[in-house]
Amino acid sequence: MLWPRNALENRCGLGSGEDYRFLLREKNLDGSIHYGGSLQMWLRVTEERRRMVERGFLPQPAGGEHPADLCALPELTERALLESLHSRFRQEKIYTYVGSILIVINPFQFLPIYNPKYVKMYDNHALGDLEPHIYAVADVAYHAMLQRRRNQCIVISGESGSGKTQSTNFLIHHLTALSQKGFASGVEQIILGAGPVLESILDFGLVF
Ligand SMILES: Nc1ncnc2c1ncn2[C@@H]1O[C@H](COP(=O)(O)OP(=O)(O)OP(=O)(O)O)[C@@H](O)[C@H]1O
Repeated sequence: MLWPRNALENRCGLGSGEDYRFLLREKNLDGSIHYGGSLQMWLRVTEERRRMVERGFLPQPAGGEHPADLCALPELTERALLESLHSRFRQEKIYTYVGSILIVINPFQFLPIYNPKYVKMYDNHALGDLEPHIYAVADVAYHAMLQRRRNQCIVISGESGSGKTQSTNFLIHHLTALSQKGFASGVEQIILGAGPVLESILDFGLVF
């Protein structure tokens, strides 16, 4: 049995999850086709998934693209999640949503995505309208606070060196930019200045 030439040539261009398969079929006397047990199951699942995508219950799998929200992955396995995060990271997309949760992968390098253009771009948009960004999270919290007149809380968690302090600074930067709308009042510097003091108090508290 040989792979068709064009299948071999196009193979490396395929996205993750896509591949060519051989289907071994057996024709019954009445002309119907018989598939083997596990193959039959695979075909049923594939067909079911295709119908779900057609009806809009499952997202359209984009060829080789990794969704901005991991909930949109057609297959939720650890491997698929990590592959998605890895591919996005390779495209310098350090932010990815899982619903309303934002995953950040520390790039350990400067990325030009925190300038005033981005502050303006993320102003007053629902989460998921634009590429995932820490500004989007700050923006949603800020507008929810204004609309619902309730305090909002953003939890930042990660291991040491993962970028919690940096993310907090970006959040504060966006929140102060939104609240001042261009009027520099020094509030951002005051809050940022309090950060190291709060962190050392926390460290002190943890030691004792
Ligand atoms: N979004 C980012 N862009 C570029 N560099 C980043 C980003 N986030 C973190 N870094 C880099 O990673 C370093 C460590 O990040 P940070 O100090 O925020 O980690 P941390 O989680 O607060 O660590 P710790 O818990 O030990 O205080 C930063 O000094 C910075 O160089």
